[in-house]
Amino acid sequence: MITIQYVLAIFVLWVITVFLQFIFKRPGKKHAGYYPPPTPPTLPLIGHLHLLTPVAYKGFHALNNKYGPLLYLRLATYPAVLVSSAPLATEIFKALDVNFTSRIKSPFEDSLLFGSSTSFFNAPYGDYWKFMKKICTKELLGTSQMKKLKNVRREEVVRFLSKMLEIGQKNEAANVSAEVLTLANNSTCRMIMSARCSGEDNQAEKCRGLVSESFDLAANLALFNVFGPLKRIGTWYLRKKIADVPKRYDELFENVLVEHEEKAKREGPHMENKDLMDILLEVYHDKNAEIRITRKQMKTFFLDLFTGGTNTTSDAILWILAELVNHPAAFKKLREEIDSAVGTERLVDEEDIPNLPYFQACVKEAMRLNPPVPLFDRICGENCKLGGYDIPKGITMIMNAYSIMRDPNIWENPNDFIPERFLTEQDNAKGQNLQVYVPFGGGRRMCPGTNMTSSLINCSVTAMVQCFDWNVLGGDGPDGSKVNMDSKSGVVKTMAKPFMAIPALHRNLFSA
Ligand code: HEM
Repeated sequence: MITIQYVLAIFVLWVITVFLQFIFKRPGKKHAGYYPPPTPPTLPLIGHLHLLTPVAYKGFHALNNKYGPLLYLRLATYPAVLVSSAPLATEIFKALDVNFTSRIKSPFEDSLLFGSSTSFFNAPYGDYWKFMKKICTKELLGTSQMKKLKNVRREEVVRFLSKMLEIGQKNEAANVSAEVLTLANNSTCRMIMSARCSGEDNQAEKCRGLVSESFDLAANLALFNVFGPLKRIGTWYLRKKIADVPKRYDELFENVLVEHEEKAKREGPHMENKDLMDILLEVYHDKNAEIRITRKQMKTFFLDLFTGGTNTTSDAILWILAELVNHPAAFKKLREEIDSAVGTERLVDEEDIPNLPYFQACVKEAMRLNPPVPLFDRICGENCKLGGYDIPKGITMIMNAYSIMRDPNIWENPNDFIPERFLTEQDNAKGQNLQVYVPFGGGRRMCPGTNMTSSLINCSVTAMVQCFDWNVLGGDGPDGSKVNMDSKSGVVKTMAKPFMAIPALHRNLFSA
């Protein structure tokens, strides 16, 4: 008993000491004429934490509306710069990109599977990142590889449509959110490693569960990180998960890698229907590769692809469909465009997309209003000036894509769904040569998954519009027929409530 009290007393003393050190720490000397960005009023210890809201990007958006587009914030012990306007985003992605090429360090220690030395997402700007980015854009996620995987996507979309038909015929409500997530998960798993949520082993479902656990673990560790000294307590508190999740992930992926290696041996160098894992394994075994990647790096890279690609794509599809359902005139116009360009006998093919400008405009507009990743981060690599203010080396920069794409100086009626704005050439931003459309980020660290996402969005959303009317249940509006557009709390833009609807068959273009 005495020992416990003693340990507790030592612990409390330690916490107090660290906080006192923090309060009385003198800020580093800045040179004369140092001109930092404006900052909202702070509170002792917590800094600006009290200004954050559960839906993080909305809280930041409100701060920017009140105090300006470039702000210095202190989130407890964590200093950051918040960027929220299109001209500032343009300055960063064009003139200053070289200064903002790395992200914040992974909250996982290097010794863990997801540590910052093995992750591609968090990799510092250097040889490994450059090598993998080249492989991503040229081979793994490039247009030609995505074209080869077209049938995989089509099969998964048809599976989704058939399920909707079955539910609709019973006049039951489909949980569209859950079904779209399964569609995105199955398609991603099949494209990456030829696995789907079926069969005895159900690797895709295991993978989805592990990815989501890893994501939660990373988010919890990141939260403890903000409180500086509390990071160690967080690591201790989460120690079981920290040991367990990476181990299970490692085992699952080792099995899948071994299966792929055995298949490569059996089928030889002319193997057909390669998935992304087959391609990366060739790089891994290539003795002459520019960089020899490790097995650990390869596994973490797949985790990056799953975390980066599954929920984001399913959120994007859901927000696009929701905007269309909530704007029946746009839905009707889109269906008419498809009928006239493609006919009424077959599903839209991915090759038809260039002939569907209104569809492309609807997708862009829905993603502008509902970016699935509204916030992303970079680290400032060198002291520099942004918007005329001094930005110190090492500070975290948070970009709010949600605010940037609702900048009222760029977009007329920024909060309204108006796909037509993307059909006109009088886009004021184009005249100013501004980078204003950033759902996938920008500059060197821009998302490499745009081809993969767009190809699934294209074949799924067009099919949903061609084949069904979506009768929303329990939604907003006097008769509950509008999809509720609220977002869950957190840092990503996910629907707060599941999108429930009875799918009423309009035209069956998918079953014989
Ligand atoms: C709607 C779908 C998606 C959205 C909205 C999205 C959004 C983003 C954003 C905002 C970033 C940060 C960019 C920056 O810092 O400038 C990012 C990075 C990344 N995304 Fe995506 N993404 C999507 C789909 C995907 C897919 C399908 C994959 C791969 C399968 C993927 C893999 C990645 C990776 C690996 C990075 C890190 C890139 C780097 O640091 O160089 N994403 N994504």
